[in-house]
Amino acid sequence: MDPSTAGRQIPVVVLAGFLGSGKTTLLNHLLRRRAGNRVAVVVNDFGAVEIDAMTVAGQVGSTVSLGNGCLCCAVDASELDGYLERLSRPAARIDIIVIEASGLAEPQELVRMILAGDSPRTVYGGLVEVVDAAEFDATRERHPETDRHLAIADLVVLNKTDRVTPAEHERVLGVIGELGPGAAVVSASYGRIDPGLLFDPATRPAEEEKVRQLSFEDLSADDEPDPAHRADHAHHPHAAYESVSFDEPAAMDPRRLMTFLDSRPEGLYRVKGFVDFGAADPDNRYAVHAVGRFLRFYPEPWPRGAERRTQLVLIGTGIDPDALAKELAVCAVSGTDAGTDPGETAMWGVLRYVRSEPAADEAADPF
Ligand SMILES: Nc1nc2c(ncn2[C@@H]2O[C@H](COP(=O)(O)OP(=O)(O)OP(=O)(O)O)[C@@H](O)[C@H]2O)c(=O)[nH]1
Repeated sequence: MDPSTAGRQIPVVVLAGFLGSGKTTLLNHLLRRRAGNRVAVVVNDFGAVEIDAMTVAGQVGSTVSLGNGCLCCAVDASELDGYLERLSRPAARIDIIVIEASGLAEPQELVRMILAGDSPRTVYGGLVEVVDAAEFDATRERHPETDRHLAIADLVVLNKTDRVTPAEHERVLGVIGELGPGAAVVSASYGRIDPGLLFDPATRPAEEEKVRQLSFEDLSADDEPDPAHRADHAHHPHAAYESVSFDEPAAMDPRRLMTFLDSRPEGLYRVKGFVDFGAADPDNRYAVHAVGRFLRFYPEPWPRGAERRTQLVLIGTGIDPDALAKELAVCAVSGTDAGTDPGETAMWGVLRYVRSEPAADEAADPF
């Protein structure tokens, strides 16, 4: 099951956070731990390696610098679309695109551009806001807009926790929880979050990875702090997130599932998988992709011979896995309502989240 390939859309993650909070450090960590995924990184920073986007898209873990200044100011929606379009061409075989927003960029502007973008091959992958735990109060004071950024983030990475006492760590976590009550929050030092929060392990055969060009990832492979520090941290539960796997042979009631999704709990960062709506739409299965408050369904005809069931994975922080599994179980069509006609309006709530334009099959697209 892989909902990022269901609908064949590449998640575009916006990585934001104030100057020096640790965005590049986190990015380098993700590139080292990318589990075989092909990660395209768009940075908008002075001093980054300028590589022609056409070349980049043929590489693995590459960087496109947008050059001078702030991405959201310098690039209008159509230009960003152009970059995403090139990076998401099938020939580039990229699994995830990360846009590292300049420390001064307004992240919601970037998110708006991605959501407004018309590429059928990409999908919004969430706003990750990196926060410096040690500079938290000072940053809020200097940049009051921090509060607004935290309020719209889908995932907050509280970084540099090695620089604060446990009590201070708790206090900052409390403030973040108040400012952005819907977001999942993970604590980290040196940006070491579990990449599983952002993307799934690649299913591509390891063979392909052997033949590739030197990438940004290779260049950045040595910037980890010293091994003693690393070993020390290997025992720390930096990536405290929880996941719930839900596997249900009975069809899901569309109205009940929408009620669950519309009121999904705080801290639930991702939902992915396939849904069987049974008699409400017997022809299609629905790939579902949710990140933060963003939700989308991708109906596609049931593959021949596929077993009809609902399989979902939910990922978040501060969630109650057992309670979520129970709430989902209640969404299944049970003995009493099985066999009753769901009615023609049953799918309306789901269809609100179906993209209208079909994703073109461009597998033969010459790059
Ligand atoms: N002590 C400590 N230092 C960190 C941590 N994460 C990053 N740093 C250091 O903080 C500095 C800034 O980190 P970057 O990753 O460059 O921060 P950035 O957000 O990309 O900065 P800009 O590109 O200026 O926006 C570097 O010297 C990092 O080594 C951490 O968790 N703990």
